[in-house]
Amino acid sequence: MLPFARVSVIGLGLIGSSILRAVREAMPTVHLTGHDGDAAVRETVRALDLCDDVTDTAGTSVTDADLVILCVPVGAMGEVAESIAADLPPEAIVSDVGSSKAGVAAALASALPNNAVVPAHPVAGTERSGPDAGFAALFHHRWCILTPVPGTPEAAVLRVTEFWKRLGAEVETMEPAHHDKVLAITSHLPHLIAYTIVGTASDLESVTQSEVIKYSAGGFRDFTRIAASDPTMWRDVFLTNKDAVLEMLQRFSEDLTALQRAIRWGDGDALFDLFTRTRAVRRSIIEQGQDDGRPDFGRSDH
Ligand SMILES: NC(=O)c1ccc[n+]([C@@H]2O[C@H](COP(=O)([O-])OP(=O)(O)OC[C@H]3O[C@@H](n4cnc5c(N)ncnc54)[C@H](O)[C@@H]3O)[C@@H](O)[C@H]2O)c1
Ligand SMILES: O=C(O)C(=O)C[C@]1(C(=O)O)C=C[C@@H](O)C=C1
Repeated sequence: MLPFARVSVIGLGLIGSSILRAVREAMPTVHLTGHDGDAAVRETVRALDLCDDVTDTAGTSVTDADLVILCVPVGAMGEVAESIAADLPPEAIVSDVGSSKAGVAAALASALPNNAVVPAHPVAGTERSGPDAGFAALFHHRWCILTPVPGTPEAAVLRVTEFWKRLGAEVETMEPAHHDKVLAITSHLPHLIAYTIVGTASDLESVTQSEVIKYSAGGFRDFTRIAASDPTMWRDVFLTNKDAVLEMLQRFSEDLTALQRAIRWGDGDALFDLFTRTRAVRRSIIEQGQDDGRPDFGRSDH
């Protein structure tokens, strides 16, 4: 039996439109409704025929839903939850896809005290945004982390688990604060580093008369892919996961200082040992089948 019959998606960009496409493919009888705050996005989703109904307000999108998924930037989750509260059927389960979880889980629970709330984070994405960027296979063999809060009915967690499994994801459950610590090091800090490197290089560009772009090597090009990620989304992630990101940044700065010292004093053994350890990390990711096989920037058609 299908976990849900009528699904409403609010926020129809990369992730929201990928969910619509994936549901159409995996559960074609599910009735899909969508809403986006941007009229141009609503028009695109209508033209692409990604769902049965695209509504002009968030409230009208949820009136018949048994699952509502909020796919807006994390800073907008609370206000969107408040805007649907009056129209939401009491039996509807509300979920989201936000990249940080503690603040979002608290905001959803407080805005929607009469509904089961099952916050979620599909750990899958790209640097692109908008409904044209979505694709149905985005979640295949990727983790989706659920962060239920105390009081979330187990039956609701099981139904949302089944929903994501049908979209091809592997599902794990975690405390929201623990999720935020783990993702601070595996996702948020790497983005911060990429934004910094590309920002520094672009400041240098005026000094080197465009040589940074002209001679950009593979390593730098890989960073530019990450640094092209959506500014609104990432502003909100850093503002909502402030404590965990600052803690990981402190650790990172200390390790960077140690590396700086090793270079200054010609400590080749320290450099060799670290690079050997990090190569082993990459190899174990590939052995566990977690490498998504994304072609690197230089060889792909980006
Ligand atoms: N991009 C990724 O790699 C990725 C991966 C996993 C999770 N996420 C999370 O998914 C969510 C959406 O990210 P995305 O990459 O799809 O972004 P996106 O920019 O492609 O889409 C977001 C959409 O939300 C709409 N929106 C913004 N505020 C709104 C509001 N108040 N009411 C209605 N619509 C509104 C925008 O118009 C836009 O179409 C974010 O919370 C992000 O943290 C992103
Ligand atoms: O592959 C990418 O482009 C991503 O940045 C995806 C990525 C990640 O860090 O892995 C980014 C944010 C999400 O919340 C989940 C996935």
